[in-house]
Amino acid sequence: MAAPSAIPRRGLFFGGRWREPSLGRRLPVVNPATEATIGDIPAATAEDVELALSAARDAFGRDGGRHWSRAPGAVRAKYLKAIAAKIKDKKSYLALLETLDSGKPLDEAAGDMEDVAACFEYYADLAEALDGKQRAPISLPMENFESYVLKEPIGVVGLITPWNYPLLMATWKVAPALAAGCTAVLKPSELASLTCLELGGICAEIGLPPGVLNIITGLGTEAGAPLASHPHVDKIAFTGSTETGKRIMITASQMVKPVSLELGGKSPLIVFDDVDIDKAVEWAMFGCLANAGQVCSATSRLLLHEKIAKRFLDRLIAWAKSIKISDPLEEGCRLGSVVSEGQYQKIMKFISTARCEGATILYGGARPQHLKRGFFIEPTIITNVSTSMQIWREEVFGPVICVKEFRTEREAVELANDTYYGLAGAVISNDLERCERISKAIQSGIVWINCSQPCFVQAPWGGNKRSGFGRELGQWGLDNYLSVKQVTKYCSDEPYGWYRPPSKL
Ligand SMILES: NC(=O)c1ccc[n+]([C@@H]2O[C@H](COP(=O)([O-])OP(=O)(O)OC[C@H]3O[C@@H](n4cnc5c(N)ncnc54)[C@H](O)[C@@H]3O)[C@@H](O)[C@H]2O)c1
Ligand SMILES: C[N+](C)(C)CC=O
Repeated sequence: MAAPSAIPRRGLFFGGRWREPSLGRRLPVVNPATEATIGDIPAATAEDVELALSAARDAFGRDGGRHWSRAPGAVRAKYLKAIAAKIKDKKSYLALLETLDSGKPLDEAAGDMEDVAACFEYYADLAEALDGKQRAPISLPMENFESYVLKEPIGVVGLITPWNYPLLMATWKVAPALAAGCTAVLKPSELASLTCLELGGICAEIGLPPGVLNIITGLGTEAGAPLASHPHVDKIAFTGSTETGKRIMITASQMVKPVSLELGGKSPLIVFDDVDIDKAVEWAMFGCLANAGQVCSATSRLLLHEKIAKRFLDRLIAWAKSIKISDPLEEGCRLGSVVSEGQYQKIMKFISTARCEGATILYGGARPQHLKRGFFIEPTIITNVSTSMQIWREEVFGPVICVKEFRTEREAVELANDTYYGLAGAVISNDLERCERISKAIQSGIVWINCSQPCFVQAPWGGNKRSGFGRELGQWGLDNYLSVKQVTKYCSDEPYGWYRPPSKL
């Protein structure tokens, strides 16, 4: 599909319609691979948040909730399936927009759109299954009482999402929230909102009841903050940086509002000396170069057994040299641009600080010479790293791998856990018992054995430590948006008998 000369001009989406932002302001959309401005998106402010939330509240309670929040899960499932079908129909177009907006290779964007459709389908099934799980009986030790559990939608939810997988990260929240019967206001990242706005168009096309999903684009401080602090939001689900996550948690605590936080990471990949080196190198590359390393779970700390370190790094460089770095729309591109000039500068600063602190830039570290425009960065491999260096401690969110060697399994685990983050970790070894031991020892929410990064909608996703808390995907993702209510009934004909009845005289 050829790139469109201009992207669609969209408004904010709430109450089932497109609306101009209250202050009439818009933000430019820059294609990071060409640096050209290709359009703009609306910049919502507190006034728009108010209107979007009011639409969401109306939709939640409309007709006593009969059309959405209290409708059978099977009704909501029909809408989710219809959204999935539209995403599939529009897959090529949506992938193209995602690439123009974010700089990710078109093949990756197409894969993301497949995952988006699969996620809506998956939660459609869970919405249907929810009906059968209502009124689950609780076994009690007293026979004159009966108890059961209702699972009810939490209410109106605020969903705030990042730019690295724009539509996919939004879907991980929108699909389960709607499946549960919540209504939602989605605030995608100002750096990549195009496909999320298209989701608004899809909701209108399939006839989703107005106000069930509302989408406001704009800056974090102007649109995200008023959403997070609004008393009419019953829960905030946030994916983004640890710094913003902390702010959201502080705001939410003022109203004892539940939050789930999917934050940053600095994940380790441990490679032992018993492996097929080329196979392991490919996982190391995928682990930190897919999406130009702008992946929360990127295995950006590579721990190599000393016996294979030299051979491994030689092969890693050979593989890195062979990656096609190009305009992300070109066929076969495997490394596109990073998302913005700001992100480009930030990554370059990490690399120069690593150099100043005494690390060695073994490979890469600069703009690829054949690309004069666009925010492209070579795959970068950094060695001679100490555990006090910034490059070891902080999330870079770019195509930058830092490497350390280890001698023993114990040392590998200590290095792996030497981080405030706890999102993911990976181990590659032919000794599966060792892999199992290491899976238990790594302090993170996700561990990969003999691979890095595969992600399935059926399996829980989320971190520990400063990578956040709560789990998305699978049944856990649905539970994020359900409130559990106990209903207990006294079912004896006899009086309870705790107090002595007063005299009837
Ligand atoms: N754990 C995960 O599953 C996961 C997945 C993807 C990305 N991430 C993390 O996301 C980060 C990159 O994304 P980013 O740069 O968009 O993060 P970010 O924190 O800058 O922004 C995330 C979202 O929060 C909004 N925001 C910013 N300030 C806000 C405020 N004060 N109040 C409310 N909302 C505000 C932004 O507009 C955006 O929509 C990385 O740290 C990455 O690891 C985590
Ligand atoms: C969850 N994942 C890996 C798709 C994107 C994280 O940034």
